[in-house]
Amino acid sequence: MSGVLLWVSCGPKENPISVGVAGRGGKSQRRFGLCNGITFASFSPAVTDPSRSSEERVYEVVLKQAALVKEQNKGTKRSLNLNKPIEGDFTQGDLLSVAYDRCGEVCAEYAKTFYLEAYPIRLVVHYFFVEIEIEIDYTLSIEVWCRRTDELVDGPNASHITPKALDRWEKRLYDVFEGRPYDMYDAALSDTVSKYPVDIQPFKDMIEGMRLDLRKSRYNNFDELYLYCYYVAGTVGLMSVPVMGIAPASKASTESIYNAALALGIANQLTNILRDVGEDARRGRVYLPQDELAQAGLSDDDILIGKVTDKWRSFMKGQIQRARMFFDEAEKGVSELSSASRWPVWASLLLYRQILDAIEANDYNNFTKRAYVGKLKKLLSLPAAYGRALIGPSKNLTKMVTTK
Ligand SMILES: CC(C)=CCC/C(C)=C/CC/C(C)=C/CC/C(C)=C/COP(=O)(O)OP(=O)(O)O
Repeated sequence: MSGVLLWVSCGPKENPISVGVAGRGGKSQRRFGLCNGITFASFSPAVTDPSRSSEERVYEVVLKQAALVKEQNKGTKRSLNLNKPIEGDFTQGDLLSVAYDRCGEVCAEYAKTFYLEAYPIRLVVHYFFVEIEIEIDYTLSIEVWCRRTDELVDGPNASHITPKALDRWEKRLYDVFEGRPYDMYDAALSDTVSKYPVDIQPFKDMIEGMRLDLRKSRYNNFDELYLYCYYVAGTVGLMSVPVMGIAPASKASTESIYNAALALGIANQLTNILRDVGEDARRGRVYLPQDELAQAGLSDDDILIGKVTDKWRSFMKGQIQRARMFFDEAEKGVSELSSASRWPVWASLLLYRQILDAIEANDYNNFTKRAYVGKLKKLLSLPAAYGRALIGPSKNLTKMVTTK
């Protein structure tokens, strides 16, 4: 066996849910055993297995990104060559500083859960705890690219978006990675990806998620849903960590930290899905695993009717438990991040996780009630997040399953 598995799979005893996996060693076979209602999986290498699960396929991206980070740590750096001029009268230094400022403005425009809490905290951290001068926040260029990508299928022009437009967006992405930005925001991203060991794959995969959203409105099982969640949110975790950085004192393997980042993206997206069930159904979309709905005696019609029944409550309990397991997995990696990144990440994790509590507090009515975390709770989470952020990398490696 090449690696004990990370975690995975859960569900209330009466409605166990197989969540899936992430293991080491790429092609692998899974063995499941049930223990107290929680399924644990372990891996063993397989010769060739064409029908690999989504988790196994996604884990290959994790390994690829981790390998790139290790390579860059050895000193192989890319350099930015803005070989296509951008409109305006700027030197390259000015241009980048203006570009990052604009990225900050765009993120402020979108400001909801993540920006609102994370960005001011980052500023506070920079001002009072790390440095007096505000550093450029390089993750902003990534966030803006993700927002723009999402806007293609979710924004005001979404009805005109075709797979061809996404192909053009992908071509542009290659240009950005090769130092040929089309505009300011691209220039900031070109700069970021030239400075940090960010792999293009998660970006391509996010575009793939948008393609999927155009053609698919139902998910047969959790394996399909997991892949979607990776595409649209897990990718963000993989894009961010190379920029946020890992604490120099961390003894955890790079792979395990990227895995935790992936888990946070998945947890956030699952939470989003559970919060927006009614809203999505009214747009003709059901992002819940159809086989699990059927097992619970539920169908799309029940969701459209939108009546909270005991069947629905029990089904939702299982879904919430699974999302929490992904948050648990993510938590193991936060302390391994660089000190300046830990607070915002803890803050967003604790805040987003509370949306699950809010769904419970709404008696699982996610058809007509939007679960949200009130301002006071949000405020109280900040010192809690700060307290956790003070704890740096664990000396005890048993907490992280994989080792360097
Ligand atoms: C845990 C470790 C090691 C690192 C952290 C790595 C990161 C930053 C992971 C987070 C990934 C992330 C932010 C994914 C996006 C998920 C998501 C569902 C975003 C939805 O954003 P909005 O649409 O603005 O949400 P609201 O509608 O709730 O405001």
